[in-house]
Amino acid sequence: MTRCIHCGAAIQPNTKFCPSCGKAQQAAPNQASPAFGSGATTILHSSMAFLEVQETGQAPRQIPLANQPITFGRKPDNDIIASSRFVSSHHARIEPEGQRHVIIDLGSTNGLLFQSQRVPRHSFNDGDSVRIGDPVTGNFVTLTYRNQQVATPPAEVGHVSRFDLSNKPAVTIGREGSALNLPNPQVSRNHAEIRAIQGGHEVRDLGSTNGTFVNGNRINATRLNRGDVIQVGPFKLVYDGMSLDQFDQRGALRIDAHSLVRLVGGNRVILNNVSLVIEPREFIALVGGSGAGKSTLMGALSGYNRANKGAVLVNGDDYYANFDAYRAILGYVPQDDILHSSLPVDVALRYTAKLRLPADTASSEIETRIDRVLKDVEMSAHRGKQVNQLSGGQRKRVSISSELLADPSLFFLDEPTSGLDPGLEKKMMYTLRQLADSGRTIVLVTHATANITQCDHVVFMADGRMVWFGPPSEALQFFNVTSGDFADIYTKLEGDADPNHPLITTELRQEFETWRQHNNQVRQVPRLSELWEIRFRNSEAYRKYIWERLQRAPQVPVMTPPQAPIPQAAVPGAYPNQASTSIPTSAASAGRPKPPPVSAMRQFGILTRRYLRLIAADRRNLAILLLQAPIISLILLLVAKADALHDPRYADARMIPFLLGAVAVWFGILNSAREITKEGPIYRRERLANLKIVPYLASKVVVLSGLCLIQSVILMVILNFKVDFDIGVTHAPFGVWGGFLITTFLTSLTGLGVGLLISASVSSSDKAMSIIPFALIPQIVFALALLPLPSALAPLSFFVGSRWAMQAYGSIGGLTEPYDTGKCVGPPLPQNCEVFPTVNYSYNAGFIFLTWFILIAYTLACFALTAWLLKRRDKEA
Ligand SMILES: Nc1ncnc2c1ncn2[C@@H]1O[C@H](COP(=O)(O)OP(=O)(O)OP(=O)(O)O)[C@@H](O)[C@H]1O
Repeated sequence: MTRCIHCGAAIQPNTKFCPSCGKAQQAAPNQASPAFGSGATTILHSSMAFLEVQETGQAPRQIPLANQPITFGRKPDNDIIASSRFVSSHHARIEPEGQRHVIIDLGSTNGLLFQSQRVPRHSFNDGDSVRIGDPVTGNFVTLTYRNQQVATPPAEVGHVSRFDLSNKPAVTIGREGSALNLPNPQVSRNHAEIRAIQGGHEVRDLGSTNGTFVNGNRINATRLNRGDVIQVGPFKLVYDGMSLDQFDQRGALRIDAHSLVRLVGGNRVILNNVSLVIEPREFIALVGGSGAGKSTLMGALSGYNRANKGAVLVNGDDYYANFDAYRAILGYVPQDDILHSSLPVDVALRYTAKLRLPADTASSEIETRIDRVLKDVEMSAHRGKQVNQLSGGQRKRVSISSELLADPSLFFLDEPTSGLDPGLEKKMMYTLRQLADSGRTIVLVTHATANITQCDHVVFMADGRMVWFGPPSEALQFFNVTSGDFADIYTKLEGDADPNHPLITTELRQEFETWRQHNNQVRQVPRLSELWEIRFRNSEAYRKYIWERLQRAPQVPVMTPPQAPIPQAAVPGAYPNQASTSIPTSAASAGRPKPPPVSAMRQFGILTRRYLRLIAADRRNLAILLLQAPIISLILLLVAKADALHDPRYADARMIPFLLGAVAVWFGILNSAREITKEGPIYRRERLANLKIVPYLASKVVVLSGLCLIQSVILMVILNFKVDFDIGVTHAPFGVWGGFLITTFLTSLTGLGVGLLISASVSSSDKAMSIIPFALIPQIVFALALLPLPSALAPLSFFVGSRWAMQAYGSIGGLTEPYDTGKCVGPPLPQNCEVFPTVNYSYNAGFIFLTWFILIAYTLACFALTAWLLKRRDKEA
C-alpha cells in the first residue's frame, strides 16, 4: 500500500495528490517556469485555460492550466506558489472537470471567496474570480480563470422565473406573503396588484413607498399591454398577455455611458465626450489630479449631477429618464459622514432605515437589516457606540452601512478613503471589493492609488477627459510607468504639452504630431491630457475595454430606451474632438433630479422624533439651551425695578419690554442659526434620496418652537418674582403678564425664523455664528424703543422682530410712546416732543392682536424664505 508522504493516508500508487490532505506526492522540481512565478513546476499545456494570479504589490502572473490537478499554496511543493502570508501552506487544488476546471479548498484558514461567499469548491466559468482575503490587513489574492471554451453564453441576465397569470382574478406583488414575492427591502409588503380585466390585465399600485413603474412611468393603475415592463424595486416583470417574466437586477446592473459632456458657465467643458461601460459587480475607481473631473463624471454616472449631452443607460434603460424607477436601488456615499455624530450607531441607522425603507417595514425587519449591514462592513461590535466615538475609518464604514440598508445594486462613493491612514485605506478597499463581489456595481472617486489594484478597472481623468479605462495593472504599462507607483501617472498628465516638454520629445511625440495635423490653425499648445487621450483612443485597451464592451447589448428587457438617438462613442483610433459648446441644455435631463413622492406626514413624524433625540443626546448643548433662560432672567432681575411698569411715561417702563424683546429674539436666533448647516451633508444626502423640504423644516420649527416656549415661560416666571405686572391695565387680552408672555414667545419665533434663514444660507456653522451679530444688532438699533431713527430710515424697523415686539409690549402695558428729546417744543416732556417715527402704541385688544398677527406673519415669511433657499440649493453642484 502506498501512503501519503504528508499525512500518511492510504492512496493509490502513482497518485499525484493525496485525496485526504490534497498535498502533492512528490516534491516540486526546482526549475521555475517564468509563467508560474518562483518555484512553480512544469505544467502540460493541454487547453486554452489559464489562471491569472494577482497578489497585492506584485505584477499579475498567468498560469496555464493543464489536464492534471495542481495545487496552490504558500509552501514550495505547490505548483502555484503564493507569497502572501494569509494563503495557507496548501490552500487549494485546481483540477480539470470536463472542459473547465474546478478549484477545491484544502481546508485552508482563509478559504476561497466566490462572489464574497466562502465556498468549499467552485466550478469555473470564463472570467470568474475566486479570492483569498485577509480581513486583518485588507489584502487579497485574486485567481481569475480564463477559458474561452467555457465562456458562458450571454444569458438573459437575472432571469428568475415566469409567473402564470391565467385563471387568477388578482395577484398581489409584495415583499413577503404575496402571491408574487419579490424579496427586497425596497419593495413594500403589499406593493402592487395585477387584476384580470376584460380582455387582459391591469396593474395597480397599493400605496407603495417606492412606487410601481410601467415602462418608466410611476403609475397608480394602468392597463397592461403585451411587452410592457413593470419595475418594482430592483425587479422587472415583463407582461406577455398571460404571464409575467421576472428578472432580478440585483447583481446584474450594467451602466453604459455614451459620449457624456458637461458644460458649465455657458461654454466651459468640464466633461469631454466620455464613454464607458461598467459591467455588473465591477469595482471601478475614478482617479486623477485635483479638478480632473472625477466628481463630475461620477455625478453624471450616478444621475445626481447630470451631463448636458450624451446618454447613460442602466441595463439598456435611459437612466436619466427613468431615474425614479432606479433611485431606490442607488447608493451614494458623499465625502462627509452622513449620520448624526451624537447618536449611537444603531439608533442613527434605525432613523435612516425608517426614512428610506417602505413604511410597512416592521421593526424586526429593520433590526435584521441593521445587523446585516453592520456585519457587511465589519462594524457589528460597534453598534452601540456613539458615532463621534468612532475613528475616521469606522465612521466611513458606518456611512456606507447606512447606504447599504436599502440594499443598493449601484453604489457610488466619493473619496471613501480620504483622511484614512494607509492601513485603514487598504481595509476600506477590501470591504468595497467584497461588496462588489457580493452583487453590487461600485464606482468610487479616490485619490488613494496605493490600493487600486483591488479594482477591476480604473478610469484616469485629466482636464475632463478620460485618458485611460482598463485594469489597473495595464494602466502602468500604458503610461510607461515602471516604478509600479500609480501616483507617477498623475505627473505625466498635468500641464501643457510644450514642444520642449520631455514627454513631447519622447513618449508623446507621435500624438503631438497627430494633434498638430488636426489643429494646424491653432496657435496655443495642447494640454498633455489631450495627447494621452489621443493615445488612449488609438490603444488596444480602448478597443477592448470601451468599444467592444459598448457593442455588447445588455441582456435584460428594456423599460424605456432613450428617446433621442444615442451619440456613438468614438471608434477606436478616431481623433478625439472637443465637445461642442453649443449644446442645448435639456431641462428634462440636465442638472439634478427631482425628489420622489413620499408621505410628508410620515417623514415629519420620523424627522421630529429624530431631532428630539438629537437634542436630548447632545447633553452639553441641551444644558446650555435650558440654562440660558434662567441665567439671563436672573441678570435682568438685577437691573429691573419692581415698579418699573407702574409709571408708563418713563424710559424705565420701556426698558423691561425692550430687554425682553431683545432677549427673546436672541434666544430664537441662537437656538436655530446652526441647526440646518451643521447637518448639511446629511441633509444633502437625504434630500437626494427622498427628503421633502416642508416636513424637514417643520420638524425643526416644531421642536425649536417648543424650546422657545420653555425659554419664554422661564423668562417671564423669573421676572414675575420681582417685577410687578399687576398695573391695573384692563384692555390687554390675557392680562399684562399673559400678554407679555405671548409677545415674548412670538418674538422668539421671529428670531427662530431669522436663525433658520441664516442656517439655510451659509455653508458652515462657523459662518452662521459669524453672521449672527449682523442679525442681532439691528434688533437693538431698529427696535425704536430707546433710540430714534431718522424718518426716512424708520421703515427699516419693519424688518426686525423686536420693533413689533415693542409695539405689542407698549400697547399691552399702556406705555407712553418713546419720544425724541431732541425734537421738543418746550421742556422735554412726552406731550412736548415728537414720538419716534412710525411708532404707535394703541391701547386696545384689536391692535394687540394685529401686532401679534404681524409677528406670526413675519415668522412665516422667514420660514417660507428658508424653504425657498433650501430648494434653490438643490440646483447647486
Ligand atoms: N458647477 C460647476 N461650475 C463651474 N465649474 C465647475 C462646476 N463643477 C465642477 N467645476 C469645475 O470642473 C472641474 C472638475 O471638477 P471636479 O469636481 O469634477 O474635479 P475632481 O477631479 O473631482 O477634483 P477634486 O479631486 O479636487 O475633488 C474643476 O475645475 C471644477 O472647478
